[in-house]
Amino acid sequence: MKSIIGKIHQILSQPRTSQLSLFSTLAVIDPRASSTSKKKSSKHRKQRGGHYKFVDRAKLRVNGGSGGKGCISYESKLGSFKKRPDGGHGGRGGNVVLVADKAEQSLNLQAHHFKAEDGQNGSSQQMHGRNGKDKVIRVPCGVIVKRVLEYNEYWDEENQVVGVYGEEHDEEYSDFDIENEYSFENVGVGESESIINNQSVPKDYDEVVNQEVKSEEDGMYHWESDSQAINDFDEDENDVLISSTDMLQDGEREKIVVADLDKPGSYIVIANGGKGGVGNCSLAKRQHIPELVAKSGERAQGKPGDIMHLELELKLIADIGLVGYPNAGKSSLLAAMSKAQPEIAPYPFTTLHPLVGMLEYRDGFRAILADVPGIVDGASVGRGRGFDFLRHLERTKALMYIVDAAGVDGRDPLHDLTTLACEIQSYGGGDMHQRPALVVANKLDLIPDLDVQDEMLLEISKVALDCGINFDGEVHGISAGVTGEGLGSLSKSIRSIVEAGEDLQVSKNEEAFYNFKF
Ligand SMILES: Nc1nc2c(ncn2[C@@H]2O[C@H](COP(=O)(O)OP(=O)(O)OP(=O)(O)O)[C@@H](O)[C@H]2O)c(=O)[nH]1
Ligand SMILES: [Mg+2]
Repeated sequence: MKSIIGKIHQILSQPRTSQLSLFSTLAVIDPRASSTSKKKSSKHRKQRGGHYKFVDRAKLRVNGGSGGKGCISYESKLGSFKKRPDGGHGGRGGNVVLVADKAEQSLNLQAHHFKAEDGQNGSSQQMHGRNGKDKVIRVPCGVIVKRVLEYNEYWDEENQVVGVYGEEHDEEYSDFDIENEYSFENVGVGESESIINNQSVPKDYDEVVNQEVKSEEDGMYHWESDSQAINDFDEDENDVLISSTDMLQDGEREKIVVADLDKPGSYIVIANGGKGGVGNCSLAKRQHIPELVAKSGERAQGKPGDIMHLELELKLIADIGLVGYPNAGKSSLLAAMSKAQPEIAPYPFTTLHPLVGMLEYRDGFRAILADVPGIVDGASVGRGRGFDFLRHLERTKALMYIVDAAGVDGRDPLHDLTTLACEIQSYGGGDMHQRPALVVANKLDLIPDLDVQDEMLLEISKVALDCGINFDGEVHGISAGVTGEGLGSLSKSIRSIVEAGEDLQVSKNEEAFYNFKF
């Protein structure tokens, strides 16, 4: 497990963050949230009813299943002078697996403790116990998985492994040759390598990848925030393996990013099941070696599965993130271009939770827009819940800066654009300010004079270039909420920018694939 964690860490470029102290919630409107399976459709029937709980962070504890006991037994053939050992091995405990499922939209998981099935005990006549079933936890795409280290654990930066203070890694079973066909190959580095690399997906999880996603009737769902959805750890009294002193207190423990489940079907075996105990049938030809016979009782014990605390953080994945001051018309634009129906009102901060809407083109091409609540001065240092909102722009391929060109309520579009660009630049979410962008001037219907309109667009373009916004120099003048002017040309630009982003992504992935080696 240690080496697995290390290798996962090596290939993930996500920065380590420790800003997960509060649980925030958000709402999403996402027409992708449908599935054809019977199981899902009943869930979605309920969702059509309206408001749904949506959570973008969760804490959980995962526990791999324990290995079954190996059996110590001897043949009882009548007349046999020397009884041969025939105890079967215990089955391996199931693993806990996190899978990104595009039909899932929220992190309000059903539980906060997940345990895989234990392996069955071995029995006489060389009957090996059955392996425990894996526990599969389905999460939305875009979930970052962080492991919260226990007090006695540390992150070994050099070797990229999680170590335990005062504990040497002992080579279990190394002095114990297991005969027969039994092996522990289901647990270990081999399988996890393929998981980390996302190059091969076991059959069990294929259904997630192949799930067909169709647009729902009205093209959207709406969840409501739910602060109750997060519970503390260790509420389950049966969990004896974690003592109360192990209760997680935010900010006190180190967290390491172990996976970024950003694509449908990507998964990680987060907690391995314990190895099954060794039955004494493995001594069949070696029962004359007293040390091995003496050890067989000890070896027959199944090993406990991995236990760990995790924090999951969902970051929206959209093609284009809308960046604008409150009241600029972001939600009006989303409503005009997609089937989403966000709230629109003439007061600031109408939108308090990020929303996602899909633009569908005639040939089936789709682009996903994320309407993030209004950004204000100081958002990049957390003002006005700035971190919460900006975080959802991190995963977008491109940004769309949108300003109120008419300056309703005394706003100045040039000042607004400058501030927005500065906030995006100052935010520590990677290369956001270098991302391809579109610049949009809304509410042109309030500027009847065409010359004044042109002049304003020119000014905005100059300011945008001065601010280092990565766009082609063209400012899209639109009227999202009234006449719909300019939306046709804007949708074409959205498509080209998304397509260009996809090409870039493909070439990056290929590069990563070829460079990747363990
Ligand atoms: N005249 C005119 N008004 C518009 C236009 N677009 C939006 N509005 C109005 O501007 C106000 C704010 O629109 P919203 O779409 O709610 O703005 P927002 O950027 O989502 O605002 P927040 O959610 O508060 O961040 C509403 O009263 C809209 O009707 C437009 O093209 N022309
Ligand atoms: Mg809004």
